Amino acid sequence: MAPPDNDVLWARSLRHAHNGSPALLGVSLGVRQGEILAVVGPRGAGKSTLLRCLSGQLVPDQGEVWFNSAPVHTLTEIARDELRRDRFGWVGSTAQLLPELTAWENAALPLLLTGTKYRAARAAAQEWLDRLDIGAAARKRPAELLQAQRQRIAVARALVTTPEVVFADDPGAPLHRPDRALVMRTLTSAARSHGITVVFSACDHEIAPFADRVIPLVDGRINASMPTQDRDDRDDSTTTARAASV
Ligand SMILES: Nc1ncnc2c1ncn2[C@@H]1O[C@H](COP(=O)(O)OP(=O)(O)OP(=O)(O)O)[C@@H](O)[C@H]1O
Repeated sequence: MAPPDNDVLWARSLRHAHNGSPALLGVSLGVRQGEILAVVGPRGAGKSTLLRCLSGQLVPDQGEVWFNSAPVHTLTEIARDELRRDRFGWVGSTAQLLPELTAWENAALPLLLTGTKYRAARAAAQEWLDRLDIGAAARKRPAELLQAQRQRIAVARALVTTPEVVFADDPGAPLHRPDRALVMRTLTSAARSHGITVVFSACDHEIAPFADRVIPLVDGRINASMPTQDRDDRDDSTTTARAASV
């Protein structure tokens, strides 16, 4: 079955277990072009597994993942690697920067690795670092930076190719509350201004204001007792029908 035309990303009945331990128990969802979607749930709810399935890092045991008209779940490993390299960006819960490189070199890495000329890669990285208010740190190495600064460099690295979708797996997890808000604000506003779709996960609902829609995930299922919320109807808690556990 092909995905609906207006969804850039679409998943149906995803099931996955790690070494026999179930992590996803039938998750279906759609993500619209340019939407910022939050998947929120407690530790172990299956958020990372879901984002890894959606981004093609992991092939689900059952179910389908579509990116536009591409059936991600049936692509070869090489095709999935290309998809992730060329069309997606990824931010993890830790920055995972290369310690020997400067901030701008880390941010430029996806461009440098795919043959962009040094000067152009440097200019693009500096632009994103500036947009994320971290431009002044461009020549510093990770060890000289605070954790929240390092995480914003990881965000710049995810955005530097201007991907179609950025996946951010609990990007504020190791940070204090104000830094978490700063990272989320810079990520979502930069993505919004460039029409980049974002799917991010988090453990707490405090991040809801940064998302257009919030999907609650518990024990590998979308929690039907907690309505998914659209930004427009969050005040009256109207349930949307765009996500369901099946
Ligand atoms: N590589 C793995 N090997 C074995 N079990 C795993 C693996 N990855 C995840 N799990 C298990 O699968 C379940 C879902 O994990 P997952 O990391 O997807 O949840 P999560 O909501 O992202 O949790 P957290 O917020 O702690 O990262 C958990 O029970 C977890 O222990």
